[in-house]
Amino acid sequence: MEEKMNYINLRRYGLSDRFEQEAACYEGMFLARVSEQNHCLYKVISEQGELQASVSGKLAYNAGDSMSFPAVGDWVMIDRPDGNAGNAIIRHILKRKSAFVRKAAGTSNTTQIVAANIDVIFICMSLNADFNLRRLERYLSIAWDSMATPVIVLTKADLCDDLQQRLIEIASVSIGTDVIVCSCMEENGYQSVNSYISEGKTIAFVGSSGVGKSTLINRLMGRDILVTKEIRKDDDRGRHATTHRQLLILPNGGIVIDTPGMRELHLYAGNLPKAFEDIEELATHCKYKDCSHVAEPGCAIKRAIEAGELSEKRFENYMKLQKEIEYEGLSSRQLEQERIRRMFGSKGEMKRAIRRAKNKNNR
Ligand SMILES: Nc1nc2c(ncn2[C@@H]2O[C@H](COP(=O)(O)OP(=O)(O)OP(=O)(O)O)[C@@H](O)[C@H]2O)c(=O)[nH]1
Ligand SMILES: [Zn+2]
Repeated sequence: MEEKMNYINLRRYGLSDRFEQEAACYEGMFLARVSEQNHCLYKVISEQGELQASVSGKLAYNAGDSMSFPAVGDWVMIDRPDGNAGNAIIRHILKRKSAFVRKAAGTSNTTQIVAANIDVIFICMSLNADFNLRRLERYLSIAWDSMATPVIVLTKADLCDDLQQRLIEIASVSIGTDVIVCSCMEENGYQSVNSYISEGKTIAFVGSSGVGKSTLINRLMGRDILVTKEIRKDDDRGRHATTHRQLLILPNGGIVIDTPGMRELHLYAGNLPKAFEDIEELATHCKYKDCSHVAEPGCAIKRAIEAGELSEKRFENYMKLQKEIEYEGLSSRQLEQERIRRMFGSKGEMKRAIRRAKNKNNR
């Protein structure tokens, strides 16, 4: 069979100067982006097209934990298979600019990367049944921890008759995050989402089941590529037999990562200081540095709650999430340092980041 060379421009898959420069350090290897993962079998997109791939023995051997394995969205250095036989071999993972982490299945306290190098994360919440500020706080803390930029997407606007009230409620928990409203019932109901997506930007959607993520992605794609709820109900399997792609290119040039792991994203190591900036700020005004905000005199948080400036529910959720994170051991120093190690290129940057974290802990 004649070999067809379809040269793929990796910029379309989100390649930026930063990754290209890092890739140049690995002579003789090829750059590729992970587009699919099924246990230890991967698919990667290289300039030569999509290839099956597996990790090298050395990478697996040196991997201290599952964070050291590639995930969908990762940029990796590969050796290509000889001729048409065999898999490509993934030898290195390039430094991630963002990563979603979760506790691995089972009882062990290990973590795993769900997806990497996402620029914008759309946190989807419906304006009817799914509306829940505490859940939104949870997702925001995960998003801030990942280093991707969160945008709140309120879906099913057509089913809400008190949008203004909802927006006021959202504003109280979404400091520093844009909020957009959409509906699949309107012709241009997703225009607002599109304006956050541009060529080469990698995006993902998280949110509870049924809030309309698939509907949204189908609209952005301009065709029904994902199976939505009512189609599933019909059990019309034949029509949608194609397997679900974990990495999609949108007509406007954006790249969607939609892995099972992202769909199941709940609570991993969240970034509470960022998601609850207002509370952390208040706490600096407590009389005692180690105030537990329970019964101490001069507690600025208690004062704010009494004055109606801070919602008691929000504060309770903050305390609850903090406990969960401590309990799961996910915000342990070990994980934090691992995260820093992966996120920051140079040693100097890493040292500065660790110093900042230390100062914060000693405050
Ligand atoms: N009224 C209304 N219904 C919507 C809207 N968007 C989605 N739906 C409906 O909500 C249901 C669930 O939508 P999906 O897109 O399958 O939800 P999902 O978030 O992808 O769900 P999972 O695949 O389980 O994660 C479907 O019946 C959609 O038709 C909307 O803007 N308005
Ligand atoms: Zn206090």
